[in-house]
Amino acid sequence: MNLKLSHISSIENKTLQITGSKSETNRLLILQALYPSIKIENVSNSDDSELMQKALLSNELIVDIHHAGTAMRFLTAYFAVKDGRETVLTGSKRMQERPIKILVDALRQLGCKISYEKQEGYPPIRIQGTKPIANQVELQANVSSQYISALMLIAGSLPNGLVITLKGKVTSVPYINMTLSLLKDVGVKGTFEDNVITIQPNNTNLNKNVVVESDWSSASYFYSIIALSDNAEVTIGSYKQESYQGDSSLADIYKHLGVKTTFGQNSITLTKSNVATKFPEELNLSNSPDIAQTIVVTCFGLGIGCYLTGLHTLKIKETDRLEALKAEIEKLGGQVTITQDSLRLEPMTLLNKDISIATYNDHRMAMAFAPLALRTDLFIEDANVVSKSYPDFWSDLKKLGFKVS
Ligand SMILES: O=C(O)C1=C[C@@H](OP(=O)(O)O)[C@@H](O)[C@H](O)C1
Ligand SMILES: C=C(OP(=O)(O)O)C(=O)O
Repeated sequence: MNLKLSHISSIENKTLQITGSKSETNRLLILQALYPSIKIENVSNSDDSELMQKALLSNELIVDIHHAGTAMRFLTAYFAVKDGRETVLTGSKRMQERPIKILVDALRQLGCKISYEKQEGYPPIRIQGTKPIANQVELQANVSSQYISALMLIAGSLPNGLVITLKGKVTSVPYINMTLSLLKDVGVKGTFEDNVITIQPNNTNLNKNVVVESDWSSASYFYSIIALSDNAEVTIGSYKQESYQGDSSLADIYKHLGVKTTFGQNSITLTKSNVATKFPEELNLSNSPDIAQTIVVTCFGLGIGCYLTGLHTLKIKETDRLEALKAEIEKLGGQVTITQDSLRLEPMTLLNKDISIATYNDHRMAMAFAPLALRTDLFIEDANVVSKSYPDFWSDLKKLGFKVS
């Protein structure tokens, strides 16, 4: 489905409800499978969370998690310790290019039995569920935090818990802290100090009710819309100031792009403010990689330059997001330079009209470019990709007065 996008009316006093965080949901679904009395509210309606639920209920040999990175990584650890179950875990063509060796090697250190079906180091993998024999593991922490969260999530259910030693510079740290916080919320104790994570065993039936906060990465597109509007206000639920999600740094980052965030009881109100302060000369996003695309496109729409660093994980996400950003912004008339872990956007005020944005099977390419419709009419190719994290995205844009056809 290709969409034509334009904007027709002003955005004043609008309200939206965004679905639960897919990161929090996918962690809690694993924990609920291990401790069945856990109850979850405000579950994400993303494809990635639906695929996770389906996979956890499946008795089939082959489990296909399509594009869902967290499902791939978390289920690898989950099935590896499910004694007696054999699983072939696979995913989309792109998932088969996203590395999993660091996690497989770590699980092998614990005595887990995993082999590769096609290419060494990549899905699909064949897992013979077993009882792990060790309770200590070491792994490289600079490629994806999801490998670490995967180990943490199963750790409490192991007879002796788990000590995880992280090597190298740790990336996407807030996601590790999110896992630790959710473990604590359901009753599994743990610490993360000096690159060592210790998770205590807990084999009692944990009976907790956890409410998922709405998804901050999804909220990023509304930050961009407000920044690119002349005068606008939108209230979005359900959010809190003390978030587990690193992407809540949006509230600070977008102050520099003219967006004021007001925290309500259970919501955020985003208002256009005309007191934008100077955008930082360098912004390191290694703690919140998923909002990089949104920020680059907002800066481009505002005609300001930016230099984003800490982007090394973007190359192994749904697509190579650095190459994809460069290609699409250059079609619109911008100028972008990328390295392995950074992106520089030159300031530029003119936007080419009626450009068709390719989305590369990446939900965030579609959603990050959509706000530019406030500046110029544009087309979004394969617009259904948004369902990976935010199936209601296009209907929510319509509520804000966008014309989506
Ligand atoms: O643990 C998680 O829920 C996630 C961790 C991040 O991945 P990396 O740790 O691979 O950067 C993030 O990009 C992804 O969307 C979700
Ligand atoms: C990178 C993402 O997801 P995952 O790694 O879970 O596929 C994302 O949602 O931006």
